[in-house]
Formats: sequence, C-alpha cells, structure tokens
Amino acid sequence: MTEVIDGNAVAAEIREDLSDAISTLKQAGTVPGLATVLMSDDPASETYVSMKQRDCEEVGINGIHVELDNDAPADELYETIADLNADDEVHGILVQSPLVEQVNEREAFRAVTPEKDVDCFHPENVGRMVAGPSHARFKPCTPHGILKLLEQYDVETEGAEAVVVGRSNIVGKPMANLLAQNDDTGNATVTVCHSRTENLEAHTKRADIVVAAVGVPEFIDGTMLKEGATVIDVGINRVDAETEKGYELVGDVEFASAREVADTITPVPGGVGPMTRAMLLWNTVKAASEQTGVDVALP
Ligand SMILES: Nc1nc(=O)c2c([nH]1)NC[C@@H]1CN(c3ccc(C(=O)N[C@@H](CCC(=O)O)C(=O)O)cc3)C=[N+]21
Repeated sequence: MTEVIDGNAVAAEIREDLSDAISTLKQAGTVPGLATVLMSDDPASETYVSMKQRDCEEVGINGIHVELDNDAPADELYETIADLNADDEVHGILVQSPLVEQVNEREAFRAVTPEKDVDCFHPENVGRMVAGPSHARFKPCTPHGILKLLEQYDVETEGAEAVVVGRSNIVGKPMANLLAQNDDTGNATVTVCHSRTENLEAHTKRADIVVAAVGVPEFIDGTMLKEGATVIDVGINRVDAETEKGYELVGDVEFASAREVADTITPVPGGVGPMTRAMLLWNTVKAASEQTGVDVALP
C-alpha cells in the first residue's frame, strides 16, 4: 500500500512541541516575535502571509504584519526592514517573495539582519548552511520541512539516490545540498535536474527519493518513477477550475499516476506546504532563543 504523507498532522505535532519551547521563553520574559512583510501584487501571497500569521497566533508567537503600498519606492521597504532589524520584540523577519518589480529581491533579502533571517535567504546564512551542519544557523523552511517528513516516515536518506528536480534558491539548491550533507538526514547521492537536463526521465526513474520543485503543474508522472520510490511534491500551482475560488491546487507531480508507483508520496495540498509554515515557526523560536540566550528544546 502506498503511504500518503500527512503534512498537516506532522506540522501540527511540531507546533504542539514548539508551544513548550515558547512557554519556556515566556517564563524567561521573552515572547518570540515574527514579522512578515508584504509588498506584492501576487494573489497567492496574501493567503500565505495570513496563514503564517494565524500559525503564530496558535502557538503563542507575537505576529507582526507590515504591508507596504505596491507603488511605494523600494527605499520604503528597506526602511521597514531596518526598523524591524532594530526592534527587540522582533526575532524573525520574513519578506514575502515575489516582491514588486521596483525592488531587487536579492538586495531585500540581504537587508534582513542574518540573526533574524528565518527564511535562511541571506548569503551569510546560505554560506553557513553549505559549510555544514556544525556551521549552520538556520535551515530554509521548505527543505527543512521535507527533511522532517522523511524522518517522520522513516525514509532512509543515507546511501539513497535522491533526484531534486528544480534548482531555485528557495528549494532546489538548498534541498540538494542538505540531502548530500554528512548528517543524519543526509548522506544521499544527489542529482540536480533542471530545465536544461536531457532525458529527465532517465534520472527520475532510478531515484529512491524524488523532490519535485519546478512550479509546473503535474510535470512528473508515474511513468517517470521507480517502483517503490518516495515522492516529495513541492509544487503549489493554482490551476483554473470550476470551484468556488475559481482554481484548484495542483502539485508538480501527477498524483493519481504517481501514487500507483510510489511507496510514499506527499499530497498537494496537505503535504510540504504546512511543513514550510511549521519550520518558519521553528526557526523563529530558535532565533528568539539565540537572541535572548534562553535555552529551549526544539522538536
Ligand atoms: N520569503 C518567503 N518565504 C517563503 O517561505 C515563501 C515565500 N517567500 N513566498 C512564497 C512561498 C510559498 N510558500 C508556501 C508556504 C506554505 C504553503 C501552504 O501552507 N500551502 C497549503 C495550502 C495553501 C492554500 O490553501 O492555498 C498546503 O499545501 O496544504 C504554501 C506556500 C512559502 N513561500
């Protein structure tokens, strides 16, 4: 029987465990704070940010939301980030991507002080992560959430053939790097595939673990997978449908055919998405702990 991973359940457990760490911080006089910054006309961004704020409320993190005018000059965003960097009540800062076109995204991510960079997008934190487990400050939320899912479902990464499809800074690149690291959740043999890969199927077909992060609806189907594989679907694509909202969510994997072949598979929604949000809370608690010197046990 194919096991369908329940990302909502694992994320709920992590939130539950984080509540204990948050209580410890509160007893020591610190309420962890997470600031989300939105400057975007992307329709999905508003949904994601409000979900992140709701998560904060549930676990007892102080959620601060700043929304900037889409026509505002880029400097307004930098000033906002500078204020949040200096604010002692803010331990984590997330600048929602994509940003409006007048802002250079890389510059915006670099403006966040590395100690508060809970996305792990700042080059200092990316560098530290790549340098290895004992050097890392944060792990980026989506790859970190995927490692937690693999752990929870006893998917062995050591010695496994892992194929990461997609090479974005937010998922593909850090995912491939973490899976290859000499660590309990790593030690896989990793191949990175992308838009210029020739014969993608030849790679995915021999993979024990496939991570699909390309942003193309149902890009990978069952015929491209090895029997018994673990399939992690990172895609969250809105496709037109006759639903109340006018769209439905579809992953980068064609779920129906893939589940026939896979041993373990994540659904969309309810797979990687909720884990990304849970690990954002995780990183915020870690950030608060490190900024205040109060030790906490992280799940
Ligand atoms: N600075 C920054 N950090 C991010 O981490 C970041 C970002 N920008 N920009 C956009 C992407 C996307 N992302 C998602 C996280 C959770 C869900 C999620 O919870 N999805 C639910 C359903 C969502 C729905 O119903 O629309 C699920 O898959 O079950 C989706 C998407 C974080 N991102």
